[in-house]
Amino acid sequence: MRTYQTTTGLVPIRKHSGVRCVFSLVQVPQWRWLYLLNNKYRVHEVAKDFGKNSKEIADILTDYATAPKNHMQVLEDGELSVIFDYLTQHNQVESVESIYADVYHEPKAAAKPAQAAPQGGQKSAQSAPRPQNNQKPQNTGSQQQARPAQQQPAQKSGQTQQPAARPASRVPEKKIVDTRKGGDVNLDKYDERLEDLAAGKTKQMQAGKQKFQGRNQRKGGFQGGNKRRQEEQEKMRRLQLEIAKKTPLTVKIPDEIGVGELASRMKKTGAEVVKTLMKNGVMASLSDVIDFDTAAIIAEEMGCKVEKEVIVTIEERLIDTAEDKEEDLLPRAPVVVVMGHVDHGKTSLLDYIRNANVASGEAGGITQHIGAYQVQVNGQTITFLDTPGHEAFTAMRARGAMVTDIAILVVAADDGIMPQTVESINHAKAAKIPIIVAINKMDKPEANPDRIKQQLTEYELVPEEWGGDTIICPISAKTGEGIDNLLEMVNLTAEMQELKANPNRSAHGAVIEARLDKGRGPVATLLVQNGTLKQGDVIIAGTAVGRVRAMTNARGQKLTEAGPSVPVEIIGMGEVPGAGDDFHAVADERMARELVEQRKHEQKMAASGPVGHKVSLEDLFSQIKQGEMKELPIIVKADVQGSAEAVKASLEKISNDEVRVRVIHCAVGAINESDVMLATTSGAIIVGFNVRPDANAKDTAGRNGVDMRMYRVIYDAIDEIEAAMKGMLAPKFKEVALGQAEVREVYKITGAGIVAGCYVTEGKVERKAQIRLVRDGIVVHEGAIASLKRFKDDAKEVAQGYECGITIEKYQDIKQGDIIECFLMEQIEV
Ligand SMILES: Nc1nc2c(ncn2[C@@H]2O[C@H](COP(=O)(O)OP(=O)(O)OP(=O)(O)O)[C@@H](O)[C@H]2O)c(=O)[nH]1
Repeated sequence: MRTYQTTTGLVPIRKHSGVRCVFSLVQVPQWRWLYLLNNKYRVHEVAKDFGKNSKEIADILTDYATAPKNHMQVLEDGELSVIFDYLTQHNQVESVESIYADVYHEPKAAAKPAQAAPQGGQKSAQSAPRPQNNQKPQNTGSQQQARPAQQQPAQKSGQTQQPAARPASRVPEKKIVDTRKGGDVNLDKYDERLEDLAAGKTKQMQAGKQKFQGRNQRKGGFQGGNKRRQEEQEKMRRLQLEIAKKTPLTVKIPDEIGVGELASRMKKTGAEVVKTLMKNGVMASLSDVIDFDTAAIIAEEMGCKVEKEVIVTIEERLIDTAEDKEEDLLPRAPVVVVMGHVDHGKTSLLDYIRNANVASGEAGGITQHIGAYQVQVNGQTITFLDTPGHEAFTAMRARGAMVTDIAILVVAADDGIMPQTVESINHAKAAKIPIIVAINKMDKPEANPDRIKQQLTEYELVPEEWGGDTIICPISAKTGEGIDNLLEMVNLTAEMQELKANPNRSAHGAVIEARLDKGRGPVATLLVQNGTLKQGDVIIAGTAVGRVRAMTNARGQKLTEAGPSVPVEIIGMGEVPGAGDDFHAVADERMARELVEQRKHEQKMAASGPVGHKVSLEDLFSQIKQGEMKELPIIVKADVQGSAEAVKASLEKISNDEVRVRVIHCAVGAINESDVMLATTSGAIIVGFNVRPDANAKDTAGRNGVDMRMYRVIYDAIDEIEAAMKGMLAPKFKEVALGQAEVREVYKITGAGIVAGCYVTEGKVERKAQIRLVRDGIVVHEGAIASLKRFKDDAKEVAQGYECGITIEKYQDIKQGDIIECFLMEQIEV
């Protein structure tokens, strides 16, 4: 970089059209400076600025460049440089310092008039410095002589040193700007430009500074603050500890809690809790589970405040079980089931009602079986379950679904009360639903309704005309006679029941039927019991979840909504739900899937775990004591009607003040699955007198934990149940089944008597075991084996899949097809 020494010393170098021009800004007025910037510096202006006349400048140019045409000619950069160089060379100064002193003194003196006459003082401002400027090139020596006297005070005060350093720093730039002597240019604008140039860097610097300061401050602040904060925290901690010591700890206790868990919740050691438990007479170890009441006593004794922990399950969060307000309830159609003995006309009745009540023009009257349908009778709707029989009804009940409001008991007028009629009566009674009796086949000449009415009284169904409250309707499912009256009676009974539901809530109901359709996937018939099911609803049914993609009724009509008591067939479930499963429309599909997973897990656990029992003679007494049992339901099955009645009467007599024995079903024959189902839904015990359960009944009873007791002597049955009710039951022996064999041939051998040629169908037969001879589900003999042979050799035991010869001690009446059950009586440790 080149520097020029001017009359005013070294001045900043400005790049000007590629030529580095150096001149004194002090001597060149501001507006000239701008001229320069704008490239319009004329000869006469230069002359004026340097105190020369135009001729002198023109001469310089003529000598060193090209002769100017006139004084108005605009000078080029090169020409200006020549002029400046020339003038600089011919106006040399001896001491730069003296010039600095002059320069930095002058503005102060000059600034005052400039400030005093900010606007109109342009001329005076310009004229003020001019004499000085004019003097400089002309008489440098005299100026130099005169100056020291002026500059001395400034030098003494040391100010002279300052300007010398200034050119190297950025500060003079600002200073230069400040020394302008006014002018008619827009100075503010110019200031702005200069400041913009500097602003970026200045800002950076300032920001850096601030950051640095900030950091320092923070650092300092942190150090001081940290210590203080730590102290405060420590104080707070101590304070909290003291408060915690004084205020009792609140422990949340659920219905049941492990001793160890309780200890940790109370922030005590396990030993302390066990000790307190012992003091209160409870011997429990850390791994034992105690109930809420015990835990609460212990917790309070150990100085804790107890709160009951309410665990909200997914089910509770997902499923709205809120009770409906009375004002939200609207009447709903009754749901009717048709029951009765085989061939008494249940299906014929259902078909007749369905076909007779199809409104004209409705899809050609073609109905499809979806498990339930609705009919209109005198403007009232009735919903019929399309699967007749008490089996399906009880199976649904066993799964927890109680969907029916009324039972129609069909009894054929030409046949009378039959075993399944009795079962139906008892199943309906157990479900506590009103029974309407339909005496069918009245068109038949041999129809005898009075005989049936008579028989019904034996089952506590006394006809209205005889002073009872049972509605009896003679009908013919063939001719349709009396069916209108029957339906009217259904409506009447429904009216009495005041059946109501709230259609304005999410749907809840039961799965009536479900199957897998090849084309449509899982198809389910749902009966809405409360709320309204809408197309698109997310539903959860048992372990199945899905969205209702489409809904149709029994007439194949598409529906978008189904209110209370409306049966609909839906598609859209992820898997096939079980008949009898509850279904709920829910808002959160993700949570519904979570619940399904949980239910599946629970099912698995239940399947692998021990079978939970409903009611058994063993725990009968404890249940009575806990007040859980006010009534002991019993199902009696016997070999003959006489025995059944006798057992029933004897058992009902043993009721005491605390518990009443009620025989809910009493019939003849082997114990079947239907009996076990009824026992399951009613929490009943099955008493078999000289009868045995069939294979299905055994399985179902095992699965559902139904207690079945078999007796051969009535008094044994009475004694045992009486003892159980008094808590005196102490069974010393328990029957352990070994296996059973089927009698395939019977041989009469001289000397040995009757030999049963058997095939072992289950388990094994042991020589020392006891046996029970069962014929058509009835026990015909109980005793011991006299001999057991494999071919001609005696055998200790014969396993399943082998043949053997069995003789029974002191018993000869063995018949082909009999079953020999083999068992041992094991003593129970009391
Ligand atoms: N004469 C006459 N016959 C009838 C009447 N009702 C039903 N039947 C006949 O009785 C037989 C049995 O009728 P269903 O309707 O199948 O009886 P169900 O009770 O449904 O029989 P299951 O389905 O086997 O339990 C059929 O042959 C019917 O035609 C009736 O009112 N009069």
